[in-house]
Amino acid sequence: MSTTTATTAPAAPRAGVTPWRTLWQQLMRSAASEAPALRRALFGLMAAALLQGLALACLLPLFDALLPAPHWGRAWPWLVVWTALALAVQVLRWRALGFDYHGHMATMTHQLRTQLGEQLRRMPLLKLQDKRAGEMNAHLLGSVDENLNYTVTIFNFAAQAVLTPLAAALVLMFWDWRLGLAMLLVFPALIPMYRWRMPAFGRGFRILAQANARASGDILEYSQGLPVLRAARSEGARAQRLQESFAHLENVQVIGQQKGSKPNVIIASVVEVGLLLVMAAGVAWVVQGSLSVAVLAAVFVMLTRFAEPLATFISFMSIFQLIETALERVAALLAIEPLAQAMPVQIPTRYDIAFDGVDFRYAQDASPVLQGFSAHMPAHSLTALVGPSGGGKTTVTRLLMRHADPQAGRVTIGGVDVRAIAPEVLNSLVSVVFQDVYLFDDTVLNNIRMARLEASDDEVREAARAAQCLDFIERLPHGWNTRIGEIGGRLSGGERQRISIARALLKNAPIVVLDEPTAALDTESEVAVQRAIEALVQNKTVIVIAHRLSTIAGAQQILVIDQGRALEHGKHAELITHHGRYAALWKAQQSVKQWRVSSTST
Ligand SMILES: Nc1ncnc2c1ncn2[C@@H]1O[C@H](COP(=O)(O)OP(=O)(O)OP(=O)(O)O)[C@@H](O)[C@H]1O
Repeated sequence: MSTTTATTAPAAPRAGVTPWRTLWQQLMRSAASEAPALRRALFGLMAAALLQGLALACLLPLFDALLPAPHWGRAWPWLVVWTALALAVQVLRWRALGFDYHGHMATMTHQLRTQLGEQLRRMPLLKLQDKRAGEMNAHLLGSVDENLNYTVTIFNFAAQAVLTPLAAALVLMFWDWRLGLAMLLVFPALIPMYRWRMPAFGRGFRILAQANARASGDILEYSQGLPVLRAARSEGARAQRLQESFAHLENVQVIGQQKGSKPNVIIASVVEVGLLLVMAAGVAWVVQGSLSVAVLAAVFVMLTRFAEPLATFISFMSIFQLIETALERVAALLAIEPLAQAMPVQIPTRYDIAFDGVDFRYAQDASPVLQGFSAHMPAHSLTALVGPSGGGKTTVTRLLMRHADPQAGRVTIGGVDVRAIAPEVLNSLVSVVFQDVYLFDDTVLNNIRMARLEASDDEVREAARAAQCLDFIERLPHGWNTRIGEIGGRLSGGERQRISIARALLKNAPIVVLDEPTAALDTESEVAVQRAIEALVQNKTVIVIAHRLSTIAGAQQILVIDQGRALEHGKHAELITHHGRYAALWKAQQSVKQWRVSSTST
């Protein structure tokens, strides 16, 4: 089987600016059931920021009442209004930030993780196989936990940096339109400047996110593949690749920081200079006599008060971008549609399989893998798929299991198009035994039981016995309750294979796909696995992918697949006398002495 090792090239970073509306929608979609609470929290923070601006604007009448001669009667009502507004600000902010400390954020990220996990279950397997495990991990945990968690905090900074001065400046317009207008020009200038820098920021962050995901994938692949690398004595070379991946990450970070901090300093300086100009103009107008000292003093205090949130916001602007990138990645993952369910939903009652004029290509612009492929695999019989590597054998089984849909033609089980079979029913109809067996870090018992969760212990044991697993399971330190993680790589290839067959036996699906399960085993293991397979395939519709023709010489039907077409089909003896492709393959294998004398009838 050609396992899918292709790592998709990272999507080209998008240069455009994501509109606020889209971001808001993405955020609300990510928040799912917490969306109303999040909306309330964010609106609460906006209202708090605006009220804070109004509270600061109270300084204008207050200073007016105190300067040049203090007038208590005019001052105290504004003191009261200021206090009331300040209290309202605190209440609103506490309530809004409660989104975090009341656990809504934790619920939101938990739900999002669950939703993404569910999406992994629903998305076409082919799309999932295109992503490396480490990259997926970086997407899931990185995007959700490391980035989205700070949404409310960062939003709070942003609201205080932009909305508070905006509200104060609007009030100031009534006192002195020149100063008010100048302030209105300086603070909201932050937004266009930020949006202007966004494409570069965004590019940097997307490249950084991709570099992180790539490094994450490389680390996982390196650690998991270490035994193979050591055996091939190429761990050094691979480590070199890992180093290159780290170096790339460092490079991207350095460039990102340069590209990110420089504009940050520029934006901060522009705003600071703008504020100084406002102050200078105010002083000039006071000297000229067109502005009162009281208004200027109030504006001075206000500007000083605005400076801190502004600085905080500018230094956190990059986190804002991280959140945007995370939202985009989550949205992209959630946007992958599951394969459409054809109606009406049907359940097959027979288990013969037919491929009818199937055309398939993995991507729109890729060359076709199957072209007009037609074949019939009778029920309760064994069909072997043989042919040169890359001919399309694995693809045929993938289409049967509906990892993807063909572009033309149809695949049927018992005459029912697989597109009309509900996914969980289709899963229950087909068992697969791969060459590489995946065992989970759970007990041996549970690793077998996962094929049918409701199976009793006795049923699991019976499946294990039929799959020739009893001898080695009973030798394990805690027998059936030994955790796979505990024994690490102590199970041999044949033993792992037999666990996988025990799973398939327990599942007892009417169709069994065997993808070269014995190809990598030594003769002794192969005999045991072969016996287990014999128990598994009784009365089933079986498809075997085989390279060593001697292992399938006894098949009821042999299908030769080359360049996406079924070239020949028949029994071994018929195909040999036919002197076609199969006969040539057989001869070639014999001549290089790669055949096994003891051909077993699977
Ligand atoms: N996920 C994938 N994305 C793109 N192309 C793929 C993918 N999987 C397989 N292919 C391509 O499709 C063609 C058929 O592959 P397939 O794995 O079906 O052949 P095969 O006959 O099973 O080969 P082998 O005997 O080596 O396992 C090959 O050219 C392969 O490169």
